[in-house]
Amino acid sequence: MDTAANSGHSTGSPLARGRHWLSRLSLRQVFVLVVAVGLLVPGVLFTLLMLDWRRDELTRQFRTEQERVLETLALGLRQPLWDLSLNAGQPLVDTAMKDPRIVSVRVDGSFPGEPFISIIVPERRQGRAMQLSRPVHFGDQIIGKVLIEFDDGDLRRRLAAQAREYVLLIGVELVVSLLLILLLLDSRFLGPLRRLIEQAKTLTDHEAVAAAPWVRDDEIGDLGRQLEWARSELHRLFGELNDKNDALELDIVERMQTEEALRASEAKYRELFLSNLDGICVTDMNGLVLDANPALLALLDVPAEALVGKQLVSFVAEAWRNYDDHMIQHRVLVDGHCGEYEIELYRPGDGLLPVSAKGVLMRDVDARPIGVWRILRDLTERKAAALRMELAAKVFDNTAEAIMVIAPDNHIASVNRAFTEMLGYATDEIVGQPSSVMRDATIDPEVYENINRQYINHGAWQGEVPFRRKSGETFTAWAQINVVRDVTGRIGDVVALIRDISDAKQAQERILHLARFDALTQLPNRAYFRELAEEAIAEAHRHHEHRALLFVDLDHFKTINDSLGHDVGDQLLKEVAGRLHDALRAGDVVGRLGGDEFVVLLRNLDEGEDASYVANRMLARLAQPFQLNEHELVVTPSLGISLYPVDGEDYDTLVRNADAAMYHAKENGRNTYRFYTADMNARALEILSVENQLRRALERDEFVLHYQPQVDMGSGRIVGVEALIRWRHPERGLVGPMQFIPIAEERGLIGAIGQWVLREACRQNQAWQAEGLPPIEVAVNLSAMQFYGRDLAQDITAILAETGLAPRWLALEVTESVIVQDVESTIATLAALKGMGLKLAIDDFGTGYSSLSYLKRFKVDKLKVDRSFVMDVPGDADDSAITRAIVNLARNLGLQVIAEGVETPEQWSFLKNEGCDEVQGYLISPPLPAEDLAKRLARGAWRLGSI
Ligand SMILES: Nc1nc2c(ncn2[C@@H]2O[C@H](COP(=O)(O)O[C@H]3[C@@H](O)[C@H](n4cnc5c(=O)[nH]c(N)nc54)O[C@@H]3COP(=O)(O)O)[C@@H](O)[C@H]2O)c(=O)[nH]1
Repeated sequence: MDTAANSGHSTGSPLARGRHWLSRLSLRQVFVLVVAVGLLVPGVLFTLLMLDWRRDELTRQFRTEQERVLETLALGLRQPLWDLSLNAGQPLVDTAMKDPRIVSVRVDGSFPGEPFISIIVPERRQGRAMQLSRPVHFGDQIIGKVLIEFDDGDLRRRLAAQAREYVLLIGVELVVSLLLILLLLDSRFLGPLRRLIEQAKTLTDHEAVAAAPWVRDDEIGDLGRQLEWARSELHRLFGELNDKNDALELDIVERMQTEEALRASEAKYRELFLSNLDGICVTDMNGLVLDANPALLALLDVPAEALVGKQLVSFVAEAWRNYDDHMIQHRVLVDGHCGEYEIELYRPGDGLLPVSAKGVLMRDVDARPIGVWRILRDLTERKAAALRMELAAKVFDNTAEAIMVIAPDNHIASVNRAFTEMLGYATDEIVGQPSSVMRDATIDPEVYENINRQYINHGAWQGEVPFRRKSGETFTAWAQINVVRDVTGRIGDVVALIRDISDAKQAQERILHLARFDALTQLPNRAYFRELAEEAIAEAHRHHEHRALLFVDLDHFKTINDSLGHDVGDQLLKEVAGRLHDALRAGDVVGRLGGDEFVVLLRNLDEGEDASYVANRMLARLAQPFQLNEHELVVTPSLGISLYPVDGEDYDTLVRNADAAMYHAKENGRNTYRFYTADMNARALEILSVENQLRRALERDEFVLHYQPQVDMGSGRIVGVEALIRWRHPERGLVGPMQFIPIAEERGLIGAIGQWVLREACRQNQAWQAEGLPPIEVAVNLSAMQFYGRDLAQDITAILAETGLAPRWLALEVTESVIVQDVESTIATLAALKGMGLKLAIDDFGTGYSSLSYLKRFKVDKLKVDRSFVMDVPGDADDSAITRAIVNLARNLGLQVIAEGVETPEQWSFLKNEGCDEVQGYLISPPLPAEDLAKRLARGAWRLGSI
């Protein structure tokens, strides 16, 4: 708009533009402009008039001076011109030329031709030139003429200087006048005007203070006073207005707050109505439903239109309608409300719904009844909960587990029947008692306090608790304790489920015992012994002590087990376990690894060698015969000893090394002990390797029998041979029986090998006979395992039948140590074998177990004097005496006697003299392969003459 207006003005007439320009000037600018114009116009006019006057005056003065110069020359030149004296005229003219306004002077005579004098200075022409001339009279005669050319440049300059002076004068006057006028204007008019403006501005300013009073009596002073009056009036009015405004604002705010509170309250109640979990409806005084909340619609499972506008009574079950009506009519309408009462609502399509009902009378502002609030709460869940509570109470009372509720003050709040039965208290005896009443007084109270801390800190705890019954009897219970907290997390009751686990504990202990102890011997089993041993090793490690681990294996136990049955074997193991245990000091432990293997851990050894005392004690204890039912058994052990820490620092190493040492003991004749040495493991590995190879040797037919002749000392005839096994090892060549028979015995392989030997010996003997060689006995060595193992008689019968050898050509050699293992059983076996017609010999006779008392009962044919006695006869008196005694014994018992290991003629002679029947030894022949032996046989009688 302004822009348009401005542009309109700028494009209007100059007058309009001027007016507009003027309208935009301030009052001061207008005053300045008016005063300036008012002073300038007369000043300019005055200056122009003055200049005009001065020009006329100066021009006039210039003409006068021209006339005078011209006159002066015309007069001065009369004579010279008359005289034509240039010298006289020239100075006059030169003098005139000194006036700078004269450009030229020309003096003409009355004679023709050249001027009498002519002087011209052209450069003096700067303005307008004026030429004046005058005739020169000499008397009345004109004798010449003077012509002067004047320049008005000087006149003009003087006029211009005069004009500048006027302009300057007027300018100064104008400025001074303006300043004076402005000063006056400002002090008398503009200043007060500004004050009036400032005063006017304060009219609407409520905070403004009263202006200084106007002292002048002119119009401005009046205006100022009027303005001050108006200001104070306005101020007063504004004050009143503000007060009213404030009051109004307060009123509006209060009203808005009230309205807001009303709206919030209404929304709240509406929200309460809508979100209430209870069903709520509003009915008029006739029971017509005016409004219903979603909970009620959900309760009845109907849409709003099915309920609103309908009689609420139509949803009340028939049976409850009168009652409901009674409550509304006689309670709600009379008292204004009623307490909760139960009715049943009809739920379309879904039967009846138990609800609690409540009614509140609604009134209008004049307290006139206008309707009834109905509040209906679903009781389905509450009834179910009540049912559950009832059930829980029954469970609580009838459950087999004892339950105790402890109140926060640590007193027993309630117990169930099982509890009273378990603890022996009647309910009223125990309820109210402190929970500590059931503590076992022998238990450190800290145990119970710790349990209390556990369940309080963690909310629950379960575990074993020692309790005391009313009778004083203590028992172990399994308690599951749970802390019940209220919603704030505060500890409420503590519920404890208590189960008497005394029986289970005993069972557990039994199970633990079974898990730890060998059922047969009641010694720690392999696993538990390891535990104990590892503890003992750790303890030794801590205290820098020694320990010894003994590996005990019974010699030939398998034989006993197989021959006499497992019952006897079991009894023997029990007895052995007892004896081993008795041989130990307190703190030492013996365990059973399995079978006939026992391990012993010795503590508190001053030095490793101390273990040998225990080993010897064990050997001595076990050396005593065992009387098991009708059997008297002799069992020897082989013991291996490893020492902590020198032979191993952990249990497995110690056991492995003791085992290796035990094998070494077996290899060294059994019934002894060996300390572990580093090379034993290599030996153990070798044994393992031999065992594996032995298993394959039978399949690969790697065994062979050599036969050593047995010569009758009287005739020199070979009357028999001893079959001695060799192993044609694919790598080691021919391996002697001592290299593998003990291992075969130990590892249970001797049965199969022995069978093979028996069969092969019988077959070969039968073959020799079939070749027509003189018939001889073949003697076969029997191991204990063969002797006590399977039915030996039956096996031999089968072999004899198979090979066709007559029983009388087969002799069996059994060592003393074998037959004394179980005397009764041996007697029976020997009798059976004897009955078959076989020959029987006791090998190695005299080496230790000579049970002379039983010898008569043994049905043997021959005693074989051990090589250890023979080798030193006749030189050694003792051996000679023993040999002699054995020969005599045999003779007295009616038995034959054969001496083995005869290597020298002296031995031969001694034995011959003593009456020995037969001999066997390198003197006659080493064991020979079957074909070599056949050749010997073929050669007939032994040539004794050379001996
Ligand atoms: N259960 C089985 N045991 C067997 C069987 N074959 C052999 N053996 C037993 O092995 C032991 C060693 O036998 P071997 O190395 O064959 O030694 C026998 C003879 O070679 C040796 N002998 C014989 N005469 C002499 C002699 O003059 N000097 C001397 N230094 N040694 C000699 O004696 C061994 C025979 O002894 P024995 O049996 O006591 O008569 C040996 O104990 C065999 O019993 C087998 O098949 N089953």
